[in-house]
Amino acid sequence: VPTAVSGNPYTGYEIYLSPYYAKEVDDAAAQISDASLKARALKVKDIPTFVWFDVIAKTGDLGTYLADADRKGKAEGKKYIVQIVVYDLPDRDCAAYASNGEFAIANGGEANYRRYVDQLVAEVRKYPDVRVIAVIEPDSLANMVTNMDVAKCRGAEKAYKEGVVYALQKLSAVGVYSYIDAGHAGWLGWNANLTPAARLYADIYKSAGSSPFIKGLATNVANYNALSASSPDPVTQGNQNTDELKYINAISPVLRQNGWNAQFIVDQGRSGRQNIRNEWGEWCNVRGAGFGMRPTLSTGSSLIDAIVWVKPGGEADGTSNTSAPRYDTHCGVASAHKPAPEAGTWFQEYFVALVQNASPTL
Ligand SMILES: O=[N+]([O-])c1ccc(O[C@@H]2O[C@H](CO)[C@@H](O[C@@H]3O[C@H](CO)[C@@H](O[C@@H]4O[C@H](CO)[C@@H](O)[C@H](O)[C@H]4O)[C@H](O)[C@H]3O)[C@H](O)[C@H]2O)cc1
Ligand SMILES: [Mg+2]
Repeated sequence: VPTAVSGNPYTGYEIYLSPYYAKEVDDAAAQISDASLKARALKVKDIPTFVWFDVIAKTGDLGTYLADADRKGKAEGKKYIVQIVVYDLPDRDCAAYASNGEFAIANGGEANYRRYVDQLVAEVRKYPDVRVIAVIEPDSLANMVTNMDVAKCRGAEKAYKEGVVYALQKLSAVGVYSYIDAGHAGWLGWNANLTPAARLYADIYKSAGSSPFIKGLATNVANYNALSASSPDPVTQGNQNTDELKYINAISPVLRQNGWNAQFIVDQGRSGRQNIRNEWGEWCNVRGAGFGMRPTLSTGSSLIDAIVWVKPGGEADGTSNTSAPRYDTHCGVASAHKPAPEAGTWFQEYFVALVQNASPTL
Protein backbone atom coordinates (compact mmCIF):
# COMPACT_ATOMS: atom_id res chain seq x y z
CA VAL A 1 0.00 0.00 0.00
CA PRO A 2 1.46 3.43 -0.92
CA THR A 3 2.43 5.93 1.81
CA ALA A 4 0.56 9.24 2.02
CA VAL A 5 2.50 12.52 2.01
CA SER A 6 1.95 14.33 5.32
CA GLY A 7 1.70 17.74 3.65
CA ASN A 8 -0.13 19.21 0.69
CA PRO A 9 -0.66 16.53 -2.01
CA TYR A 10 -0.64 19.26 -4.67
CA THR A 11 2.91 20.40 -3.91
CA GLY A 12 5.48 19.64 -6.62
CA TYR A 13 2.93 18.33 -9.15
CA GLU A 14 1.51 19.67 -12.43
CA ILE A 15 -2.25 19.42 -12.80
CA TYR A 16 -3.39 17.47 -15.86
CA LEU A 17 -5.74 19.40 -18.17
CA SER A 18 -8.94 17.49 -18.89
CA PRO A 19 -9.08 16.77 -22.64
CA TYR A 20 -12.87 16.42 -22.25
CA TYR A 21 -13.24 20.00 -21.03
CA ALA A 22 -10.61 21.32 -23.46
CA LYS A 23 -12.70 19.98 -26.33
CA GLU A 24 -15.88 21.54 -24.93
CA VAL A 25 -14.08 24.90 -24.71
CA ASP A 26 -12.59 24.54 -28.21
CA ASP A 27 -16.03 23.84 -29.64
CA ALA A 28 -17.50 26.75 -27.66
CA ALA A 29 -14.84 29.20 -28.83
CA ALA A 30 -15.45 28.12 -32.45
CA GLN A 31 -19.01 29.46 -32.08
CA ILE A 32 -17.81 32.88 -30.86
CA SER A 33 -17.28 35.48 -33.61
CA ASP A 34 -16.05 38.44 -31.53
CA ALA A 35 -12.24 38.12 -31.71
CA SER A 36 -11.52 39.43 -28.20
CA LEU A 37 -14.20 37.29 -26.57
CA LYS A 38 -13.01 34.25 -28.55
CA ALA A 39 -9.44 34.78 -27.38
CA ARG A 40 -10.55 35.05 -23.75
CA ALA A 41 -12.70 31.94 -24.10
CA LEU A 42 -9.73 29.94 -25.41
CA LYS A 43 -7.68 30.82 -22.32
CA VAL A 44 -10.06 28.69 -20.25
CA LYS A 45 -8.62 25.61 -22.00
CA ASP A 46 -5.41 26.05 -19.99
CA ILE A 47 -7.11 26.18 -16.60
CA PRO A 48 -7.34 22.82 -14.77
CA THR A 49 -10.77 21.56 -13.78
CA PHE A 50 -12.00 18.27 -12.27
CA VAL A 51 -13.26 15.42 -14.44
CA TRP A 52 -16.70 14.31 -13.23
CA PHE A 53 -17.36 10.57 -13.27
CA ASP A 54 -21.15 10.89 -13.14
CA VAL A 55 -21.94 7.57 -14.90
CA ILE A 56 -20.28 4.14 -14.64
CA ALA A 57 -19.77 4.11 -18.42
CA LYS A 58 -17.13 6.85 -18.01
CA THR A 59 -14.87 4.88 -15.63
CA GLY A 60 -12.78 3.58 -18.54
CA ASP A 61 -11.97 7.17 -19.51
CA LEU A 62 -10.00 7.50 -16.26
CA GLY A 63 -7.50 4.99 -17.63
CA THR A 64 -7.17 7.04 -20.81
CA TYR A 65 -6.43 10.23 -18.85
CA LEU A 66 -4.03 8.47 -16.48
CA ALA A 67 -2.14 6.88 -19.38
CA ASP A 68 -1.86 10.28 -21.08
CA ALA A 69 -0.69 11.97 -17.88
CA ASP A 70 1.81 9.18 -17.29
CA ARG A 71 3.20 9.55 -20.83
CA LYS A 72 3.37 13.35 -20.56
CA GLY A 73 5.04 13.16 -17.15
CA LYS A 74 7.73 10.79 -18.39
CA ALA A 75 8.27 12.83 -21.58
CA GLU A 76 8.50 16.15 -19.68
CA GLY A 77 10.26 14.94 -16.52
CA LYS A 78 7.27 16.13 -14.48
CA LYS A 79 4.79 14.53 -12.08
CA TYR A 80 1.09 14.92 -12.90
CA ILE A 81 -2.08 15.05 -10.84
CA VAL A 82 -5.40 14.00 -12.36
CA GLN A 83 -8.37 15.63 -10.53
CA ILE A 84 -11.58 13.60 -10.48
CA VAL A 85 -15.07 13.84 -8.97
CA VAL A 86 -16.63 10.62 -7.70
CA TYR A 87 -20.35 11.25 -8.28
CA ASP A 88 -22.62 8.24 -8.78
CA LEU A 89 -24.28 7.31 -5.48
CA PRO A 90 -27.63 5.55 -5.81
CA ASP A 91 -30.58 7.95 -5.38
CA ARG A 92 -28.14 10.77 -6.11
CA ASP A 93 -29.03 14.40 -5.42
CA CYS A 94 -31.82 13.24 -3.09
CA ALA A 95 -33.16 16.73 -2.22
CA ALA A 96 -33.29 17.90 -5.82
CA TYR A 97 -34.11 16.64 -9.32
CA ALA A 98 -31.61 18.19 -11.69
CA SER A 99 -28.73 15.78 -11.09
CA ASN A 100 -30.56 12.58 -10.24
CA GLY A 101 -28.28 9.71 -11.23
CA GLU A 102 -28.36 6.34 -13.01
CA PHE A 103 -28.49 4.09 -9.92
CA ALA A 104 -31.52 3.54 -7.67
CA ILE A 105 -31.34 1.97 -4.21
CA ALA A 106 -34.54 0.11 -5.02
CA ASN A 107 -32.86 -1.43 -8.06
CA GLY A 108 -29.55 -2.79 -6.76
CA GLY A 109 -28.00 0.67 -6.63
CA GLU A 110 -25.72 -0.05 -3.66
CA ALA A 111 -24.05 -3.01 -5.41
CA ASN A 112 -23.83 -1.02 -8.64
CA TYR A 113 -22.12 1.79 -6.77
CA ARG A 114 -19.49 -0.57 -5.35
CA ARG A 115 -18.88 -1.85 -8.89
CA TYR A 116 -18.48 1.78 -10.07
CA VAL A 117 -15.88 2.44 -7.35
CA ASP A 118 -14.10 -0.84 -8.11
CA GLN A 119 -13.85 0.13 -11.79
CA LEU A 120 -12.29 3.51 -10.95
CA VAL A 121 -9.85 1.79 -8.56
CA ALA A 122 -8.86 -0.75 -11.24
CA GLU A 123 -7.82 2.12 -13.53
CA VAL A 124 -5.88 3.94 -10.81
CA ARG A 125 -3.95 0.77 -9.93
CA LYS A 126 -2.51 0.62 -13.45
CA TYR A 127 -0.75 4.01 -13.22
CA PRO A 128 1.08 4.30 -9.86
CA ASP A 129 3.23 7.21 -11.12
CA VAL A 130 0.24 9.51 -11.65
CA ARG A 131 -1.28 11.13 -8.53
CA VAL A 132 -5.09 11.15 -8.33
CA ILE A 133 -6.97 13.70 -6.21
CA ALA A 134 -10.69 13.04 -5.77
CA VAL A 135 -13.65 15.10 -4.58
CA ILE A 136 -16.08 12.61 -3.06
CA GLU A 137 -19.79 12.75 -3.83
CA PRO A 138 -20.90 16.39 -4.06
CA ASP A 139 -24.01 17.29 -2.01
CA SER A 140 -24.58 13.79 -0.61
CA LEU A 141 -23.46 14.09 3.02
CA ALA A 142 -24.51 17.74 3.14
CA ASN A 143 -28.03 16.55 2.34
CA MET A 144 -27.75 14.13 5.28
CA VAL A 145 -27.23 17.14 7.55
CA THR A 146 -30.03 19.40 6.33
CA ASN A 147 -32.54 17.37 4.37
CA MET A 148 -33.60 14.42 6.49
CA ASP A 149 -37.12 15.85 6.21
CA VAL A 150 -37.00 14.79 2.53
CA ALA A 151 -38.19 11.17 2.23
CA LYS A 152 -35.74 10.36 -0.54
CA CYS A 153 -32.83 11.62 1.60
CA ARG A 154 -34.04 9.67 4.65
CA GLY A 155 -34.24 6.59 2.47
CA ALA A 156 -30.72 7.19 1.14
CA GLU A 157 -28.95 7.67 4.47
CA LYS A 158 -27.52 4.15 4.80
CA ALA A 159 -26.53 3.94 1.11
CA TYR A 160 -24.85 7.36 1.16
CA LYS A 161 -22.85 6.76 4.33
CA GLU A 162 -21.82 3.21 3.42
CA GLY A 163 -21.14 4.21 -0.18
CA VAL A 164 -18.89 7.14 0.77
CA VAL A 165 -17.01 5.00 3.31
CA TYR A 166 -16.54 2.27 0.69
CA ALA A 167 -15.24 4.77 -1.84
CA LEU A 168 -12.84 6.32 0.69
CA GLN A 169 -11.49 2.93 1.81
CA LYS A 170 -10.97 1.58 -1.73
CA LEU A 171 -9.51 4.80 -3.15
CA SER A 172 -7.17 5.24 -0.17
CA ALA A 173 -5.92 1.68 -0.62
CA VAL A 174 -4.55 2.61 -4.07
CA GLY A 175 -3.14 5.97 -2.96
CA VAL A 176 -5.86 8.36 -4.12
CA TYR A 177 -6.02 11.58 -2.04
CA SER A 178 -9.63 12.41 -1.18
CA TYR A 179 -11.47 15.55 -0.13
CA ILE A 180 -15.05 14.82 0.91
CA ASP A 181 -17.65 17.28 -0.39
CA ALA A 182 -18.92 19.54 2.43
CA GLY A 183 -21.42 21.85 0.76
CA HIS A 184 -20.62 25.54 1.26
CA ALA A 185 -20.92 28.47 3.67
CA GLY A 186 -24.54 29.03 2.67
CA TRP A 187 -25.42 25.39 3.33
CA LEU A 188 -23.53 23.95 6.29
CA GLY A 189 -22.12 27.26 7.50
CA TRP A 190 -25.34 28.24 9.28
CA ASN A 191 -25.11 27.94 13.06
CA ALA A 192 -27.76 25.23 13.14
CA ASN A 193 -25.84 23.06 10.65
CA LEU A 194 -22.15 23.54 11.45
CA THR A 195 -21.67 21.23 14.43
CA PRO A 196 -23.89 18.41 13.13
CA ALA A 197 -21.94 18.62 9.88
CA ALA A 198 -18.54 18.47 11.58
CA ARG A 199 -19.67 15.46 13.65
CA LEU A 200 -20.90 13.63 10.55
CA TYR A 201 -17.73 14.24 8.54
CA ALA A 202 -15.48 13.20 11.44
CA ASP A 203 -17.56 10.01 11.87
CA ILE A 204 -17.22 9.19 8.17
CA TYR A 205 -13.45 9.81 8.30
CA LYS A 206 -13.10 7.42 11.27
CA SER A 207 -15.46 4.83 9.75
CA ALA A 208 -13.21 4.84 6.68
CA GLY A 209 -10.23 3.97 8.90
CA SER A 210 -8.81 7.49 9.36
CA SER A 211 -6.59 6.95 6.34
CA PRO A 212 -3.95 9.68 5.85
CA PHE A 213 -5.05 9.69 2.20
CA ILE A 214 -8.38 11.20 3.30
CA LYS A 215 -7.03 14.74 3.32
CA GLY A 216 -10.12 16.76 4.23
CA LEU A 217 -13.14 18.52 2.80
CA ALA A 218 -13.98 20.22 -0.49
CA THR A 219 -16.23 23.27 -0.24
CA ASN A 220 -18.31 25.39 -2.65
CA VAL A 221 -18.39 22.66 -5.30
CA ALA A 222 -20.72 23.86 -8.10
CA ASN A 223 -21.58 26.93 -6.06
CA TYR A 224 -20.76 30.63 -6.37
CA ASN A 225 -19.48 31.85 -3.00
CA ALA A 226 -16.43 34.05 -2.55
CA LEU A 227 -13.35 32.57 -0.93
CA SER A 228 -13.11 35.79 1.09
CA ALA A 229 -15.60 38.58 0.36
CA SER A 230 -14.59 42.22 0.83
CA SER A 231 -18.14 42.92 2.01
CA PRO A 232 -20.83 40.34 2.76
CA ASP A 233 -23.31 39.45 0.02
CA PRO A 234 -26.79 40.54 1.26
CA VAL A 235 -28.11 36.97 0.93
CA THR A 236 -25.79 35.91 3.75
CA GLN A 237 -27.86 37.87 6.30
CA GLY A 238 -28.19 35.82 9.51
CA ASN A 239 -25.13 33.66 8.89
CA GLN A 240 -21.82 34.97 10.23
CA ASN A 241 -19.99 32.60 7.91
CA THR A 242 -20.48 34.85 4.91
CA ASP A 243 -17.81 33.26 2.70
CA GLU A 244 -15.83 30.03 2.32
CA LEU A 245 -12.83 31.12 4.39
CA LYS A 246 -15.11 32.00 7.33
CA TYR A 247 -16.94 28.69 6.94
CA ILE A 248 -13.63 26.78 6.90
CA ASN A 249 -12.25 28.70 9.89
CA ALA A 250 -15.47 27.90 11.76
CA ILE A 251 -15.76 24.19 10.95
CA SER A 252 -12.04 23.32 11.26
CA PRO A 253 -11.85 23.52 15.10
CA VAL A 254 -15.04 21.48 15.47
CA LEU A 255 -13.60 18.79 13.18
CA ARG A 256 -10.41 18.77 15.32
CA GLN A 257 -12.49 18.49 18.50
CA ASN A 258 -14.09 15.45 16.86
CA GLY A 259 -10.75 13.86 15.99
CA TRP A 260 -10.06 15.00 12.43
CA ASN A 261 -7.32 17.49 11.50
CA ALA A 262 -8.88 18.07 8.09
CA GLN A 263 -7.50 20.27 5.34
CA PHE A 264 -9.61 21.92 2.62
CA ILE A 265 -9.85 22.67 -1.06
CA VAL A 266 -12.25 25.34 -2.32
CA ASP A 267 -14.03 25.57 -5.68
CA GLN A 268 -13.77 29.07 -7.16
CA GLY A 269 -14.62 28.14 -10.76
CA ARG A 270 -17.81 30.21 -10.84
CA SER A 271 -17.18 32.66 -7.98
CA GLY A 272 -15.93 35.68 -9.91
CA ARG A 273 -19.00 37.78 -9.17
CA GLN A 274 -20.89 38.23 -5.90
CA ASN A 275 -24.36 39.70 -5.14
CA ILE A 276 -25.90 37.82 -8.05
CA ARG A 277 -28.54 35.90 -6.09
CA ASN A 278 -31.88 36.77 -4.47
CA GLU A 279 -31.61 33.89 -2.01
CA TRP A 280 -28.49 32.04 -0.86
CA GLY A 281 -30.21 28.75 -1.61
CA GLU A 282 -30.21 29.47 -5.35
CA TRP A 283 -27.78 27.11 -7.07
CA CYS A 284 -29.01 26.50 -10.58
CA ASN A 285 -27.33 28.25 -13.54
CA VAL A 286 -27.21 31.51 -11.58
CA ARG A 287 -27.25 34.44 -14.01
CA GLY A 288 -24.35 36.92 -13.74
CA ALA A 289 -21.77 34.44 -12.50
CA GLY A 290 -18.20 34.71 -13.77
CA PHE A 291 -15.13 32.52 -13.84
CA GLY A 292 -13.35 33.19 -10.55
CA MET A 293 -9.95 33.04 -8.90
CA ARG A 294 -7.57 30.87 -10.86
CA PRO A 295 -6.50 27.55 -9.30
CA THR A 296 -3.52 28.09 -6.99
CA LEU A 297 -1.65 26.72 -3.98
CA SER A 298 -1.14 30.30 -2.72
CA THR A 299 -4.44 30.14 -0.87
CA GLY A 300 -3.75 32.60 1.97
CA SER A 301 -4.75 30.00 4.57
CA SER A 302 -2.76 27.14 6.12
CA LEU A 303 -6.04 25.20 6.21
CA ILE A 304 -6.58 25.41 2.44
CA ASP A 305 -4.34 23.19 0.31
CA ALA A 306 -5.58 24.55 -3.02
CA ILE A 307 -8.04 26.80 -4.75
CA VAL A 308 -9.50 24.63 -7.51
CA TRP A 309 -12.10 24.64 -10.27
CA VAL A 310 -14.25 21.55 -9.56
CA LYS A 311 -17.45 22.32 -11.49
CA PRO A 312 -16.36 22.90 -15.11
CA GLY A 313 -17.88 26.27 -15.98
CA GLY A 314 -20.14 25.97 -19.01
CA GLU A 315 -21.60 22.60 -18.04
CA ALA A 316 -25.18 23.21 -16.91
CA ASP A 317 -26.53 22.67 -13.39
CA GLY A 318 -29.91 21.49 -14.60
CA THR A 319 -32.54 21.81 -17.31
CA SER A 320 -35.07 24.65 -17.36
CA ASN A 321 -37.50 22.53 -19.42
CA THR A 322 -40.48 22.26 -17.06
CA SER A 323 -41.70 19.03 -18.72
CA ALA A 324 -38.35 17.22 -18.35
CA PRO A 325 -38.25 14.34 -15.78
CA ARG A 326 -35.29 15.98 -14.01
CA TYR A 327 -36.75 19.51 -14.04
CA ASP A 328 -36.09 21.20 -10.67
CA THR A 329 -37.95 24.39 -9.78
CA HIS A 330 -34.64 25.93 -8.66
CA CYS A 331 -33.74 26.03 -12.36
CA GLY A 332 -36.88 28.05 -13.06
CA VAL A 333 -36.37 30.89 -10.57
CA ALA A 334 -35.70 34.48 -11.70
CA SER A 335 -31.94 34.22 -11.12
CA ALA A 336 -31.59 31.06 -13.22
CA HIS A 337 -30.29 31.53 -16.77
CA LYS A 338 -32.88 30.11 -19.19
CA PRO A 339 -33.31 28.19 -21.41
CA ALA A 340 -30.83 25.70 -19.92
CA PRO A 341 -29.97 22.13 -21.00
CA GLU A 342 -29.68 19.06 -18.79
CA ALA A 343 -27.19 19.03 -15.91
CA GLY A 344 -23.65 18.32 -17.08
CA THR A 345 -24.32 19.13 -20.74
CA TRP A 346 -22.84 22.17 -22.51
CA PHE A 347 -24.61 25.51 -21.94
CA GLN A 348 -23.06 27.85 -24.53
CA GLU A 349 -24.72 31.12 -23.49
CA TYR A 350 -23.82 30.48 -19.89
CA PHE A 351 -20.20 29.78 -20.80
CA VAL A 352 -19.99 33.03 -22.81
CA ALA A 353 -21.37 34.93 -19.82
CA LEU A 354 -18.83 33.28 -17.48
CA VAL A 355 -16.07 34.50 -19.82
CA GLN A 356 -17.51 38.02 -20.04
CA ASN A 357 -17.99 38.20 -16.24
CA ALA A 358 -14.67 36.58 -15.34
CA SER A 359 -12.94 38.17 -12.37
CA PRO A 360 -9.96 38.35 -12.54
CA THR A 361 -10.52 39.01 -16.27
CA LEU A 362 -9.28 36.35 -18.68
O1 LIG B 1 -31.69 32.62 8.94
N1 LIG B 1 -31.32 31.50 9.42
O2 LIG B 1 -30.92 31.37 10.60
C1 LIG B 1 -31.37 30.35 8.61
C2 LIG B 1 -30.99 29.14 9.14
C3 LIG B 1 -31.04 27.99 8.35
C4 LIG B 1 -31.47 28.11 7.03
O3 LIG B 1 -31.59 26.96 6.30
C5 LIG B 1 -30.57 26.72 5.39
O4 LIG B 1 -30.82 27.49 4.21
C6 LIG B 1 -29.83 27.28 3.21
C7 LIG B 1 -30.12 28.18 2.02
O5 LIG B 1 -29.90 29.51 2.44
C8 LIG B 1 -29.85 25.83 2.75
O6 LIG B 1 -28.75 25.63 1.87
C9 LIG B 1 -29.06 25.20 0.58
O7 LIG B 1 -29.40 23.81 0.64
C10 LIG B 1 -29.67 23.27 -0.65
C11 LIG B 1 -30.04 21.81 -0.47
O8 LIG B 1 -31.18 21.76 0.35
C12 LIG B 1 -28.44 23.37 -1.56
O9 LIG B 1 -28.86 22.90 -2.84
C13 LIG B 1 -27.93 22.06 -3.50
O10 LIG B 1 -26.94 22.91 -4.09
C14 LIG B 1 -25.94 22.17 -4.79
C15 LIG B 1 -24.92 23.15 -5.30
O11 LIG B 1 -24.44 23.91 -4.19
C16 LIG B 1 -26.59 21.40 -5.95
O12 LIG B 1 -25.62 20.65 -6.64
C17 LIG B 1 -27.67 20.48 -5.42
O13 LIG B 1 -28.35 19.85 -6.48
C18 LIG B 1 -28.67 21.29 -4.59
O14 LIG B 1 -29.63 20.44 -3.98
C19 LIG B 1 -28.00 24.83 -1.67
O15 LIG B 1 -26.76 24.90 -2.36
C20 LIG B 1 -27.81 25.40 -0.27
O16 LIG B 1 -27.54 26.79 -0.34
C21 LIG B 1 -29.65 24.91 3.93
O17 LIG B 1 -29.87 23.58 3.48
C22 LIG B 1 -30.64 25.23 5.03
O18 LIG B 1 -30.35 24.48 6.18
C23 LIG B 1 -31.82 29.34 6.47
C24 LIG B 1 -31.78 30.47 7.28
MG1 LIG C 1 -25.72 20.02 -8.80
